[in-house]
Amino acid sequence: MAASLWRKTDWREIIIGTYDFSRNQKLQLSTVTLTISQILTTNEMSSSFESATPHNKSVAIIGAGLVGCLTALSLSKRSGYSVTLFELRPDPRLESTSKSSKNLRSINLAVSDRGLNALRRVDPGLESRILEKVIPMTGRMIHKLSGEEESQKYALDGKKGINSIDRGYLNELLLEELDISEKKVEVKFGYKLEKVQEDGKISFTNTNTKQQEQFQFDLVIGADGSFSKVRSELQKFIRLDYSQQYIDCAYLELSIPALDNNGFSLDKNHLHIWPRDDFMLIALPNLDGSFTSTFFAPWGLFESKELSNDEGILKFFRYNFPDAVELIGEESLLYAFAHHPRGKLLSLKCNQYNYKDKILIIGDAAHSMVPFYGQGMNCGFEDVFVLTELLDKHRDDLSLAFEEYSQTRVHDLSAIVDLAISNYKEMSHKVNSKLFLLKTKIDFLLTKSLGDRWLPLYTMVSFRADIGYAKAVQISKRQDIILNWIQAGIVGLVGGLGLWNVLGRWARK
Ligand SMILES: NC(=O)C1=CN([C@@H]2O[C@H](COP(=O)(O)OP(=O)(O)OC[C@H]3O[C@@H](n4cnc5c(N)ncnc54)[C@H](OP(=O)(O)O)[C@@H]3O)[C@@H](O)[C@H]2O)C=CC1
Ligand SMILES: Nc1ccccc1C(=O)C[C@H](N)C(=O)O
Repeated sequence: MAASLWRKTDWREIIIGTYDFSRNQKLQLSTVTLTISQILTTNEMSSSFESATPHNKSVAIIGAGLVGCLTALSLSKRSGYSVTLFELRPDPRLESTSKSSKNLRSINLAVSDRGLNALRRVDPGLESRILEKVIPMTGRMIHKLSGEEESQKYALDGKKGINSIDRGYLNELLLEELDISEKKVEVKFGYKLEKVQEDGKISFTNTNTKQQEQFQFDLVIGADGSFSKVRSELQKFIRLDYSQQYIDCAYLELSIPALDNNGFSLDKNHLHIWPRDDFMLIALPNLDGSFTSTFFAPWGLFESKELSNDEGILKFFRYNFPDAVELIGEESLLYAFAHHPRGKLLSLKCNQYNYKDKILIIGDAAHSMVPFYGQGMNCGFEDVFVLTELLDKHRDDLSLAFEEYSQTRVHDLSAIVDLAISNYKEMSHKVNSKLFLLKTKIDFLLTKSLGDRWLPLYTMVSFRADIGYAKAVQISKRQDIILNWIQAGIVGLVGGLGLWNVLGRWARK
């Protein structure tokens, strides 16, 4: 145990206590409230205390997307790190940043427990500020071809939900947080990473001046998305295996406008799905009353003759999604087909994420997943959570923390990347099936009677941040064996009773 002194977030208070290294815990003995003159002296003390800590690191984070911003917030709140965030694009909050350099391929995000848990870990206030800007969705609303609607709840209580938010909007909120955070993070927009060297020297093209610029950092964190430059540089230093797969599905962003006075034209507390087996349409609510809608279909359908002209597109949509076409509007549907890009969907796994204590990849740079489980961002935020826990555990020994991160995180990341692919079949096809609904009902019934000893896979993934993705898959595989037996039993019983009935009627004839 070592005697130490540390400062609380409230800058007038100083806490005197000890640090129990074996339990990695601060033990508080007393709190002293300071006068102004004392503050001046302790400020000096505090800075010399910080600089005396062994970890005084300069960190470059590449990519100011969702994960890069949260990593920057998290590290800047630890003592001993000075953080600079580099981003290729211009500042999305500026008027001059045109819509075209923002994103026309944005599928709404669904923030769930893992994401919220990570936000809370960085700052409980941050979690509540973001929760004010989301719309909870408590289930899927299935829109059948007949026009019928069916609500399928995500949780047993019918209340627990995932939270819809626009990606660009959330990104801007996080950038704002960086601006107002106590220990300011320098954010450099318009910097395209070109090269990372083993010793932390990094080179950029400044996209405004077109000049090359070089910087030196102790640590480089790549949060630069699916096509990460940091990842390709990392491959020069370690034997990083990675595999990637483009799935045969493209997407197109559409929109359902708000009614007058920001009213919603569909139930706002559902994730709406028009499942049509090989293709589907979805819609997620926004605060202003609109819905961001996305059409997913195989590339072959997008490129088919059927969808090659306005007449074909209208015919296809009027047949498959008659109610949705009315809400989207035919004109804006045709505009989207003519002007919005088709998004590719990439699934990517790596087998390790760091080079010593020098380079780390995180978020989509380390694991890109297709969007169907709504876990891409949640998982990226969870990366930040896991990293923070390991930095605490190893008292900011970066080598130890990164090594453990690489060794342990890989299992969970591989599990969620696979789960995300399998959820496409569930959303586009299975939700229509009576057998699937029966299985979901049995799943919920078992939870009701067994409590925490039986948890549906969706619950574990979306609502239980304390259960790792790999563990959730492992548990659900075992539960599935039992579920399949019960389901087969029920189907057999219903079939048997039906047959009994038929035979009875035949005998009475
Ligand atoms: N809803 C959607 O459509 C999308 C959602 N997401 C969500 O966001 C989550 C988190 O993503 P995250 O890991 O933050 O990745 P992101 O792709 O969101 O962010 C990475 C950022 O790094 C920038 N970048 C790329 N290359 C360079 C470079 N050489 N130099 C400097 N900057 C660079 C990217 O710019 P640029 O974008 O120009 O490459 C982007 O702004 C995902 O898991 C997913 O859930 C991510 C992408 C799309
Ligand atoms: N945000 C998304 C974006 C695109 C596709 C799906 C989602 C989901 O969130 C799906 C949700 N988890 C579901 O299983 O119903």
